[in-house]
Amino acid sequence: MIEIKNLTKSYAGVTVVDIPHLTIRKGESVGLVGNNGAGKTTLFRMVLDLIRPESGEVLSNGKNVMHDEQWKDYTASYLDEGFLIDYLTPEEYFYFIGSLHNENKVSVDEKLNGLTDFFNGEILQKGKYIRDLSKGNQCKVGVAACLLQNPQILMLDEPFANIDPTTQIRLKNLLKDLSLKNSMTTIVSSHDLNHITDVCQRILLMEKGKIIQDIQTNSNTLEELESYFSV
Ligand SMILES: Nc1ncnc2c1ncn2[C@@H]1O[C@H](COP(=O)(O)OP(=O)(O)OP(=O)(O)O)[C@@H](O)[C@H]1O
Repeated sequence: MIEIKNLTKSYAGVTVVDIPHLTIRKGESVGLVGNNGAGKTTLFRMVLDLIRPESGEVLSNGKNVMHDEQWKDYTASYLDEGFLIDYLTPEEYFYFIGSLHNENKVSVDEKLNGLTDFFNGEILQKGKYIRDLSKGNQCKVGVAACLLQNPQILMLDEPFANIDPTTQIRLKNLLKDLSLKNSMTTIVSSHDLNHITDVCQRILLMEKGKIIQDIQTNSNTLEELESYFSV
């Protein structure tokens, strides 16, 4: 579904992403782990054509994301608050996102009903603008907006970072469900090794821009990652 070939990105002469080849198949749930500055967000940004690589390409369903727009119809992502529209309320934002995907208010409301637990009573009908929500609640809005789009590919950058433990568990269950029932391809980065190994079938370990391990998650993966990061 996603294929990366000879992808490199540098800043001030320093290579921050260098991936000779990577394939992510349809329905895979992939976790991206690595210390600060490993290149996870930069990789996300190149897959989403938000920044351009020095060399190489990202193919989504065989088409280069730089030259073809089709991937935007089936890819949803939330990397940071920059993806939101600050002066809207969450409801206004959800209806706007819905309208971009030909979903009317009734259909958006139905989908939002399914996210009641995830919102934990903090998002809807609060009369607050997105800019006034806490970082964690902004993250919930961003993730929910992704889910409204019924994407085939979902990309989330550190979604567990600012949300409370209850919501972390609910998000994990949501992601597992989507991967199982909808065969959604998910790519999620996280510093939380417990969560990422719980949710993802495959873990890519990044260090200094390179994928140094590509692991099919098994009962030893958490321990292996903990031992890698504990040195
Ligand atoms: N616009 C930029 N200008 C200069 N350097 C940048 C820029 N964007 C990223 N970098 C550098 O690229 C490297 C990779 O950064 P990136 O944000 O991709 O890492 P990350 O793995 O997502 O880190 P974190 O876990 O801290 O979020 C870092 O050294 C960072 O400083």
